[in-house]
Amino acid sequence: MRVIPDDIDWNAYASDEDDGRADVRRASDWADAVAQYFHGEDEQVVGTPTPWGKVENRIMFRPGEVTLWPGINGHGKSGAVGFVMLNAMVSGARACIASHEMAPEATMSRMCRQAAGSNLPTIELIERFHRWTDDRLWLYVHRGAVTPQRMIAVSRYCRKELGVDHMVIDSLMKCGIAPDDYNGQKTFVDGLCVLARDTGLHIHLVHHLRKGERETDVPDKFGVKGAGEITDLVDNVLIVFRNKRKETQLETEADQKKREELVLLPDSFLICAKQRHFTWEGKVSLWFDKDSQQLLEGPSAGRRYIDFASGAWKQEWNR
Ligand SMILES: Nc1ncnc2c1ncn2[C@@H]1O[C@H](COP(=O)(O)OP(=O)(O)OP(=O)(O)O)[C@@H](O)[C@H]1O
Repeated sequence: MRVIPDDIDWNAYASDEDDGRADVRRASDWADAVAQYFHGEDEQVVGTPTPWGKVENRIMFRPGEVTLWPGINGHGKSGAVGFVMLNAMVSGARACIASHEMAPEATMSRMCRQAAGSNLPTIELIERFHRWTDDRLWLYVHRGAVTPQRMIAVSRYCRKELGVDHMVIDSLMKCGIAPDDYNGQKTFVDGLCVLARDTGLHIHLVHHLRKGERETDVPDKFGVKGAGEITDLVDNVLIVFRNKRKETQLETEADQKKREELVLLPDSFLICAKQRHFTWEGKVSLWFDKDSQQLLEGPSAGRRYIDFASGAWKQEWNR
């Protein structure tokens, strides 16, 4: 893992110095892309997959897009995005995480647990994990208030200078825009979409979701806080929803048979509420493994760990 130095001349990256001439091109330049659009089914598969095989290519993190990750406080947004980033690195991508809500050591500790598949990685494993993340993962650690312009500049720098494929901004409300400044939110998200589209970077934007009347009410994209345009502008919306009803029922249920049934219910759902360039929308059921902080694709899927020698996930029982 590398930390991005904060003494870079960010003004140089705040706006694109290009005068726009390069953006005016002959319409025929798109002939190949149009042929792909009509005849190239495989083209849909482009992008980084999720960590869950059962999702197949129904959700992919395609270059040039922005994914919004809304969720109620404490529902596991940061943990889910961190796990998705680990998997992206396993798939050969580079990532940068700008977390304004968590200390860098907390971010890395959770990712280390997820990578090790255990609640207490050994010192040796911690070292190997951090070495493995070199040239794969960067953290943007900024002390004090960050501005929307700075976040755009950092994202552009990451793409241009470090070849980063996935930029995580955690979260929108920590980017120096007031909760009621809808115009500011719209301008910022629009800026992120333009940057992603122009550079091929995929931006993951973590955001908050209004709690319904009850925390157990399944949310939808209309609960996204702030400007309505945020959802309109981004390409994908993936809501992270924790099954609090299951947790409460497990706390009070004494009947052993019923408890066994309850355990089989999902702990979390990833609700795909929008995909601009792919038709699938729906709910992915996930099971939370507390020790490893991994979200698993089935109640008996078993944890995995990253084998740093091969850089691939391995199933725990092979260990
Ligand atoms: N089913 C579950 N899914 C995800 N996290 C869970 C689950 N059950 C318990 N947790 C715990 O919930 C905590 C919150 O996780 P996380 O920080 O990812 O949430 P968040 O939505 O990003 O929170 P915040 O809104 O406060 O930033 C973690 O400590 C995690 O271990």
